[in-house]
Amino acid sequence: MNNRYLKARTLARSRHSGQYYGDLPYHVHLEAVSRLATPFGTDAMIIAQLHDVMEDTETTVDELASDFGFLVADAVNYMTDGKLEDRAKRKDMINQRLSSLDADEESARLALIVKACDRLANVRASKSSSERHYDMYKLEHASFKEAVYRKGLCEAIWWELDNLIEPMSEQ
Ligand SMILES: Nc1nc2c(ncn2[C@@H]2O[C@H](COP(=O)(O)OP(=O)(O)O)[C@@H](OP(=O)(O)OP(=O)(O)O)[C@H]2O)c(=O)[nH]1
Repeated sequence: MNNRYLKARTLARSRHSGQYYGDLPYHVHLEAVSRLATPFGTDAMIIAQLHDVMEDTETTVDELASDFGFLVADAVNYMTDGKLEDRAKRKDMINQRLSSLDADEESARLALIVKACDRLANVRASKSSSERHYDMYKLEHASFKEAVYRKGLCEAIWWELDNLIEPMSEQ
């Protein structure tokens, strides 16, 4: 495996240690996002491992820039929620930022891809084990898609996401 990727995974595991995704260690979620990001290349996988490290730990954008370069640091920064308590307000804020990103900029393109991978990992997990989260993602889907979807960026991820959120009605 690529050295930069291993370094990102090691850093993410150490910074998120003691944090949980439900009953599971947090890195289980990071691995799930990183697996979904694999077809998009090593930088996408690195960003997947680090996508919550600024939001949920003391890690700073400067530290990421010095360890992994500006491409990775900027992408993780774009994906990082603000500190607002209220989820709806927090999501409004980040959706505004994500909708303003120009996918011709490489760090923005990768942030939009990994954000979709993150949501798919969350929806997959919630569909089988957390009705509360699944209902929340269903409610958020239209605004999330409006902010994050860009034609041709990662259609297979969006195809599965749309199908999990809006299952075809029984024939
Ligand atoms: N145990 C469990 N945990 C889940 C599941 N789906 C999502 N999560 C995690 O729970 C977070 C949402 O936690 P909540 O307490 O419901 O809402 P909050 O955002 O107000 O904290 C998700 O963050 P997020 O803001 O939606 O995404 P992210 O961008 O932070 O990853 C994700 O990390 C699931 O099926 N099972």
